[in-house]
Amino acid sequence: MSESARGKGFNKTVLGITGGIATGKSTVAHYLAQAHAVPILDADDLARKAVAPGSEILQRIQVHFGPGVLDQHGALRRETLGNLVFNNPQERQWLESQIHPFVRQQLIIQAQALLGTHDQVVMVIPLLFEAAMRDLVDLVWVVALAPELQLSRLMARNHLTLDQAIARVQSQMPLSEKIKQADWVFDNQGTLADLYQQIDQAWGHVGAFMTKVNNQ
Ligand SMILES: CC(C)(COP(=O)(O)OP(=O)(O)OC[C@H]1O[C@@H](n2cnc3c(N)ncnc32)[C@H](O)[C@@H]1O)[C@@H](O)C(=O)NCCC(=O)NCCS
Ligand SMILES: Nc1ncnc2c1ncn2[C@@H]1O[C@H](COP(=O)(O)OP(=O)(O)OP(=O)(O)O)[C@@H](O)[C@H]1O
Repeated sequence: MSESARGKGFNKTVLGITGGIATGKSTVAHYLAQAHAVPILDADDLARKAVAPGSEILQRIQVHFGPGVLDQHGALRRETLGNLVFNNPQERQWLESQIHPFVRQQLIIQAQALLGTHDQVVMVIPLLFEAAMRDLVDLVWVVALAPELQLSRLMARNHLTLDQAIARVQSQMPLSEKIKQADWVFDNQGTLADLYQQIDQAWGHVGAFMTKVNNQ
C-alpha cells in the first residue's frame, strides 16, 4: 500500500500473496489466519462480490456477453463465462476492466479499516502484477510449484480438462516472472506441513523487513 495510505513511520504492514492459479495462495492465507491471527482480504472474494445478482457490473456483463451467462436466478454462470474469457484475451481484458476497479477500491477501503486495529493485513491477489496492484502492498510473497503439478492440482480442484487448465494458466503472467519480483518464494510441491514450516519462517521475517523499510 502507498506510504500515505499505510501511514509513514507506523510499523504497519500490508503483505501481498500471489502466484499462479492453484499454486496454493489461499492455502497459505488460511494458515496465516489460523496460526498467526492475521486478517485476510481476498481479491477473488471481492471479484465475486462485484458480480453479485442485481449488481450494475453483472448487468453490464449480461449486456456484453448475452443472457446465457446468467442462470434462472439471475446469478452469474461462472463456468460459462470462464470458458469465454480464458480462451479470448480481449474478452478477458474487457471483463477485468469492469471488475478490477471495484476490487482495487474495496481492497484499499477494507485494508485501511483493518489497519486501524491490526499491525498486519494480508491481501491475496492472484493478478497482483498483471492488474497493476503491486502498489497496494508493502511486500510480496509468491507461492510457486512446477507447471505439471500446477496443472494437475488445478484440474483436480476445478474438474477441468487439460486444455481448460492450460488456457487458465496461460492467461496469467508466467510464474517464473512473478518469482523474479517476489520478496519471498514458497515451494509448494511438498506436503502441507512443509508449506506451513516455510510460512512460519517467512512470517518471522516480515517484522524485520518492515522495520528496515520504515527506518530508510
Ligand atoms: C471468469 C470467472 C467468472 C471464472 O470464475 P471461476 O469461479 O471459475 O474462477 P475464480 O473466480 O474462483 O478464480 C480462480 C482463479 O482463476 C484465476 N483468474 C481469475 N480471473 C482471472 C483473469 N482475469 N486472468 C487470469 N487468471 C484469472 C485466478 O488465479 C483465480 O484465483 C472469474 O474468474 C472472474 O470473474 N474473473 C475476472 C475477475 C478477476 O480478474 N479476478 C481475479 C482477482 S482480481
Ligand atoms: N502442499 C499441498 N499438497 C497437496 N495439495 C495442496 C497443497 N497446497 C495446496 N493444495 C491443493 O491445491 C489446490 C490449489 O490450492 P489453493 O486453492 O490454495 O490455490 P490458489 O492459488 O488459492 O488457487 P486460485 O488461483 O484458484 O485462487 C487446492 O485443491 C488445495 O487443496
